[in-house]
Amino acid sequence: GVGLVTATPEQNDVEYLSPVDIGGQTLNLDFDSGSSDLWVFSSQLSTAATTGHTVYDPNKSQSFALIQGATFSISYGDGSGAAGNVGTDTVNLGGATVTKQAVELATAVSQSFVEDTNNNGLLGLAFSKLNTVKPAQQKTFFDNVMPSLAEPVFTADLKKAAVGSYEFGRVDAAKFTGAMTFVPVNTTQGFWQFTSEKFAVGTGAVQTSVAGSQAIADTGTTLILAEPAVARAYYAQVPNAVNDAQAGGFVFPCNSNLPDLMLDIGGTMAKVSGSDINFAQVDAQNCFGGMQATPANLQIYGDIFFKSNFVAFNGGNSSLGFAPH
Ligand SMILES: NCc1ccc(-c2ccco2)nc1
Repeated sequence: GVGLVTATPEQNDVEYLSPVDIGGQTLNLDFDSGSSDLWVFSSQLSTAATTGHTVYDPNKSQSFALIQGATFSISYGDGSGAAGNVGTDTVNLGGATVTKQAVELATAVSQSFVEDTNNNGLLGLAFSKLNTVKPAQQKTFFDNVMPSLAEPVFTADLKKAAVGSYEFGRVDAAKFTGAMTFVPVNTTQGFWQFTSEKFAVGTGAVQTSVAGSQAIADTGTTLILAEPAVARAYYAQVPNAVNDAQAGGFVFPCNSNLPDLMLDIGGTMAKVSGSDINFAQVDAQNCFGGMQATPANLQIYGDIFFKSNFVAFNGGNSSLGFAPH
């Protein structure tokens, strides 16, 4: 259908990359529902920064137009970031097209982006109020394309070590099982944010971590970053799990039989498969948990959550739908 693109995982499902056509040039971008800038590796970057990357060259696009004096500068929770100037061009993903989409051209990127040669930029899908372009803030691709879509939605169908998809304009019932639950989203901070205060470990009792605790649905974050109470209670049920400062969080024997994790999304429990919480090997015996404690007071439900849950982002009524897949 119109607006359907693949989402291909990198090694260890660290991030997912999707092909986007910008002024006739195709770049693989990381669709990020936790931010609101569409920025790309550009021909203005140093050779050192672009080696191994596909770059967007505005001079090779007939439909590019510079926005005089506009700049962007963004930094992410993992300490990475990018900055540069801004223009508009035709952006087409899987047939869903915006003719004058703000495209932010990096003139500087952090080392972690330089080293991630599969990643040629980010396509932000949070709310436009988080966009960093100055002096005039710009709209996200989703905000711009929404009026032309059959339904004002996009969906994320991310899989463990397999190619999934993002789709704009419809919720494909063939992509999930059972009923889809929709919950209202609090857009105040510009995220796809909802209340998530309850959890359960395996078939254990549902308990409250922190009354009123909030979470965001973030396809641009690899792991689930949950309340410390959730992480402590979960790993207490995993023999020989330890919180290892050197590894950067909870680790456990790779052959552990991990319990499922239940998290509430606006009051309805969603399941995260225990097998998805075995994220990556860190040494001969131990593996790193796909759910870790967040240092902040906002939980981040990243790709590990999406591997068990098909998610629909409804920009028409600011709601989030989720269902097992
Ligand atoms: N949560 C936004 C985000 C996404 C990707 C990245 C990243 C860093 C290096 C490669 O990718 N950083 C932050």
